[in-house]
Amino acid sequence: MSLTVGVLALQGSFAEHVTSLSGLPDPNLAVVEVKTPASLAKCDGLIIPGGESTTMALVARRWGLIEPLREFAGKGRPVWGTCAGMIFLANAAVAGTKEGGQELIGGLDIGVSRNFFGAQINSFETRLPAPQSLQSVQRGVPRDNIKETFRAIFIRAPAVMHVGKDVEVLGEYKLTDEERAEDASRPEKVVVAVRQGSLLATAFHPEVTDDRRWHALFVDMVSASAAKLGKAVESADAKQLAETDAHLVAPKDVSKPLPVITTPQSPFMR
Ligand SMILES: NC(=O)CC[C@H](N)C(=O)O
Repeated sequence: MSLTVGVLALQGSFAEHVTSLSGLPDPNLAVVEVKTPASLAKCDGLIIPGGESTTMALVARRWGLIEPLREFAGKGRPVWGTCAGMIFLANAAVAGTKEGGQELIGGLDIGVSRNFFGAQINSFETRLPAPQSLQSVQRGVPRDNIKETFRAIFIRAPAVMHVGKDVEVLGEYKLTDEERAEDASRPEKVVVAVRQGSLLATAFHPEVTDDRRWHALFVDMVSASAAKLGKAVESADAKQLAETDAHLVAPKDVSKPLPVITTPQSPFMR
């Protein structure tokens, strides 16, 4: 069965996800950039990339995508949020929220601390134990030679501070003594990857590594849900519509300019 996986292409590291998905050895997978409700409706699953969650929410509101995104996830179509995408999917941002709050899609029963791991300069890389579901992923995906762990790259990353009872924890990060010494109230460990039914979220960025297992795991979730819910549309139709999307520019609304971003520039803040 052909599948269409969309990548929300409003802001952030969407191009890297498109490249990762396109690298999966699956001839029946169509990958599309999503900027409008019309092209979202053609997708069987969606990735919300990393970037800056408050900006992403503002742009999504401007494109009329907030409600369609909630409906899409609410129907049980799989959604995977990485980093800012994880924040966007959370039911609550419990720390580090913008003054006046920020709009979330919600649905995932977690509370996140938005910038738990600090600023851009505190970005880091580590290896974490691979959950069983990642180790058993098939699809002949490229990965590095260590199966039991995976490369986890944290860029201005959030952490999950609370998980609801239906949330499966897929990854945890144990804080170093040094990290804990900075602030005595810091926990020994935090959750950095979760799954709740058709929703997947990771605080790190698999799309900037060449290990494709997280993408393969997500495509497996999309495949299972399309078998249950039916396919959204023929992949060729979705691809055609998304090609139109890819060339759209954000609607102008001079009365509400986008905020100036004051955090340091990075490839994830285009
Ligand atoms: N790399 C990222 O996606 C960073 C997310 C950022 N902490 C936010 O609030 O959106």
